[in-house]
Amino acid sequence: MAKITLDNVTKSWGENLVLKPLNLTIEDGEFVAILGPSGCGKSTTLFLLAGLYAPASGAITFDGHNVSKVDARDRNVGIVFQSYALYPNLTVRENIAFPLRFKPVGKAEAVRRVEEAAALVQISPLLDRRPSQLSGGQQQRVALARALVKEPNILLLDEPLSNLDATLRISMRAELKAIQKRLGITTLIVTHDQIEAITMADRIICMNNGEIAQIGTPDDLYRRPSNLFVAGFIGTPPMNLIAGQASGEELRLGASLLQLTPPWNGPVTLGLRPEDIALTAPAEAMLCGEIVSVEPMGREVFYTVSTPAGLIHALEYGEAVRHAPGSRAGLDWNTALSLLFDEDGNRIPGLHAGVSHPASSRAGQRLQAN
Ligand SMILES: Nc1ncnc2c1ncn2[C@@H]1O[C@H](COP(=O)(O)OP(=O)(O)OP(=O)(O)O)[C@@H](O)[C@H]1O
Repeated sequence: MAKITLDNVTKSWGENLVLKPLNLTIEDGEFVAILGPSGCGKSTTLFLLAGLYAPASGAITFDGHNVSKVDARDRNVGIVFQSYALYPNLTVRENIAFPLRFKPVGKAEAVRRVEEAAALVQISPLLDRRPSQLSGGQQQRVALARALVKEPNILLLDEPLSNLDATLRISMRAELKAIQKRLGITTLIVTHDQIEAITMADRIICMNNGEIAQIGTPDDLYRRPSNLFVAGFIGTPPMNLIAGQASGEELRLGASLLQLTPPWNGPVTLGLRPEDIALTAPAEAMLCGEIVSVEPMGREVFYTVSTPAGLIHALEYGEAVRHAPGSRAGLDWNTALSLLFDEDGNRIPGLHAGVSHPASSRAGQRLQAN
């Protein structure tokens, strides 16, 4: 098992700098997801760790040893590709055993390791089949067993679940996580599926445009996004992001005023998660609007409300549709759950906006609502 560091690692294709200097540390035994939109550099980062690409500059270390120039075969890294890349003419047993050809492993030891890896991913009865005789999920397990048979220090997974159907993906998520914890192997998974990242990983590296937008626990990224990119990228349905102007203790959103604590000045963006917004009676609320769409989604109802500050989405748990399209509703939230971002898009820690009390503050006056 290994601790990984990247120290100012970059990667270019010709003139195109696709990875800006990356700095990060992954602890021994951690399960880390690299999450981000298409083309942001996730696979490139993984392939640099695997040794399939060489960095343009910077250093990659495994347990303190600089491996930047070490050949992929000598890094003791197991990798599972999105395509599985199994050899069609070899049996499952031969596919799993394949990486051992390059290792000084005796025949009896090779047999033991193949059977152990197959048992771990629950494909022991399939060892004599060929890949074409397996389902997608079974092929994925073979690819995982093949990556594990080397007893690698690091496991790299490049969108390993993306070819599976939704039900199988959910069960494989849990299984992969359990295998990772059982082996205690330092693991990186590349995914553009945030549910996958949030459910499996100890920490998430959220990338954007060749840079790290934020590294943190799933809860950090969800509740304390560092910037507008992460705030907008994490969460389905996405966070409401509403442009406003802060002036002392007041936050002006369109034609409405909210109370800001502590005071702040300048352009800001208010971030509110749809599930943190409660729909209330208009008279009691600071922000009001007209409900323009109501979408029952099974366990919750998704409302879109047209307000003076723009369209705002609210998610109410429970099956009951409590508001009709065309009706007016107030929007309320727990002030502590509101987030504010400065004009550079960075979150301002400790700054919140919410409903104030008309009796105690001028900012509490509802300027425009009904
Ligand atoms: N062989 C290559 N030659 C030139 N450019 C490349 C090459 N491989 C990747 N790139 C570019 O590097 C950038 C990062 O690509 P990368 O595959 O790492 O993105 P990604 O985040 O994994 O995307 P996806 O989710 O679509 O797989 C992209 O702009 C891509 O076009």
